[in-house]
Amino acid sequence: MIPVSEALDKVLALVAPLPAETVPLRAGLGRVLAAPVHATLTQPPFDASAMDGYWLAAADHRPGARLRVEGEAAAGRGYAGPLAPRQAVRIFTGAPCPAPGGVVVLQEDVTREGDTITLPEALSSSDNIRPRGQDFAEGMEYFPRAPLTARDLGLIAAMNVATLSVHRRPVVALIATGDELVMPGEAPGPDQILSSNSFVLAALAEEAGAEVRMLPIARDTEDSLRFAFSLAEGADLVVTAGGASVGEHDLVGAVAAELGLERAFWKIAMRPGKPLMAGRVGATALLGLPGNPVSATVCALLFLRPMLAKMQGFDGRPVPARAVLGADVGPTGPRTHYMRARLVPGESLPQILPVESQDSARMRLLAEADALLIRPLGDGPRKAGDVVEFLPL
Ligand SMILES: Nc1nc2c(c(=O)[nH]1)N[C@H]1C(S)=C(S)[C@@H](COP(=O)(O)OP(=O)(O)OC[C@H]3O[C@@H](n4cnc5c(N)ncnc54)[C@H](O)[C@@H]3O)O[C@H]1N2
Ligand code: MOO
Repeated sequence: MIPVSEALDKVLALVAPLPAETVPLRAGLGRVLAAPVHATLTQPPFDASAMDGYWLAAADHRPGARLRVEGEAAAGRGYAGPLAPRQAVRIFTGAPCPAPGGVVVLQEDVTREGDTITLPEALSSSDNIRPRGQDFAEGMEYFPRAPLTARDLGLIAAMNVATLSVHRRPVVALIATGDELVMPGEAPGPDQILSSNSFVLAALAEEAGAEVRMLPIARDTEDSLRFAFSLAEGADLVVTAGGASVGEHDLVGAVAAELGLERAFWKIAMRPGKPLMAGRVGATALLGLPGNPVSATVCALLFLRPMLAKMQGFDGRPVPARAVLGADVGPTGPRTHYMRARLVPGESLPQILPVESQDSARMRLLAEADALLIRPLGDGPRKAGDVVEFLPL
């Protein structure tokens, strides 16, 4: 059994960032840039009014001044006519200012009679103008090392960049194994259960940017597993679930070995998830998850997600947060224990409470949890009030 941190280093060493492809901006959500984008214009491209009102030269900005309204500047249609002293321009939010060195006075602060406006006695100190280049200048580089968010896409659009160079999505072939498994919607026999792993793992991988090939359930025979592996051909990463342990029906390791598996490790000092296996078959990485649904899910969060992140060019290693224990907990054994837990708001840190049972088959408790409380291996008992680390779910 190797420690979790060493296992993480080893699974990350099995994968590398995937090559770049070009996608339209509209397809960029959640993708990861493979190269920086550069602004092709300055934003705003001109001094722009930030308010609806009247533009006037700074020299005319005097309490009670009376000015003649000479023309109009709207967003998308500036005022290009001549301007003399004591002349103002009706201006709207987003419109280019008619000349440098002016001020915009809010329409609600002036009195207008015909084409004449009178400024208030108390003038605002703000010029209500967004200067050219206030947000960014032409050539500005932007290169977030994380999946693009809606806000990123808004900024990149404002930079007038219409296509993106992003890392190709990892293709994940997902193989659930077990004679006992049927798919949701089928009628399970008396000895059968549903393949929940297929769904939680596919969803987790897709959330993390992968394209998932959900392969047919492999039965507990070498032939069935060989067939499933043959369907995984061409994937960047094969993820199996189940059949990883030591029973006679746990065949994943044997069949993968026959296909040329270079094993990086098997079994880690982690609870749940002890029988995790990882390696490489040719150019394809293999992650062999335990069958217990909670174990498979926790291993996917801790190992599959960071692997998919690295394949897309960013660091997705889980970052623990801190909380205060809401109840006493006992000592841990020889494995780091990721306890399903609930968070409740606390004073400075949230309070964390392990759920009633840590059985690795109880999906309901995992679904209802909102954190994994990290109990380091060999840790002694802890008291309510101790500060501990957790991974948010
Ligand atoms: N003698 C030992 N027995 C076990 C050990 C051990 O060290 N010595 N380890 C235990 C631990 S810890 C785990 S975790 C499990 C892992 O077993 P496998 O990876 O071989 O998984 P299976 O035996 O195939 O299944 C375990 C459990 O999970 C259910 N399962 C499997 N696949 C799915 C799926 N797709 N969806 C929902 N549920 C699934 C399966 O029916 C079993 O109940 O081994 C322990 N045993
Ligand atoms: O490691 Mo198993 O995952 O304890 O149930």
